[in-house]
Amino acid sequence: MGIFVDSPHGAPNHVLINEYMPGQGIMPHEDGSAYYPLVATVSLGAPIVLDLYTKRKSEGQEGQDEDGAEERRPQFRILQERRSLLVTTSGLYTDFLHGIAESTREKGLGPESVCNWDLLREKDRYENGWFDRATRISLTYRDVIKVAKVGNKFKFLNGR
Ligand SMILES: O=C(O)CCC(=O)C(=O)O
Ligand SMILES: [Fe+2]
Repeated sequence: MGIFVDSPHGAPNHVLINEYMPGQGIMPHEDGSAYYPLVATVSLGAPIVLDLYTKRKSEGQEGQDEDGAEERRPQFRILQERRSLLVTTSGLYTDFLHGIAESTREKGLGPESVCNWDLLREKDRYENGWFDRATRISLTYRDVIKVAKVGNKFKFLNGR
């Protein structure tokens, strides 16, 4: 697809595999400056909703939120279907936090609340406004900007 052509290595050099059982999620966070600001996420197995929150002024580089970002209402909700690809870049990467709620059921789904509603392939599965979570696996492809040289790694190991 060539989406990484402008990234430092011209391709992803890192893939993270996460598994979410029903009830599991990930706290709102940002992925930070160690990566080129482009993430390609493949979802497998089951759909899940990704919540996007605007960053507060108090939220620094780390994206840690002392007063509980998970309590806030998300600015955008993206329904990630199984076998879908989500590309996150630019302002959405740098100015928003993303997270997945620790719930067993996704609720309140519809064209008003889900920003990619018109792009869904299995819309009939969500038309009633909810679905129960099932095990979902995600593959997140990124370009790590600074990759340690092997020589430096050996130096570090010898120094211990
Ligand atoms: O599984 C996902 O879709 C998101 C994972 C994530 O945000 C991360 O690993 O930084
Ligand atoms: Fe993330």
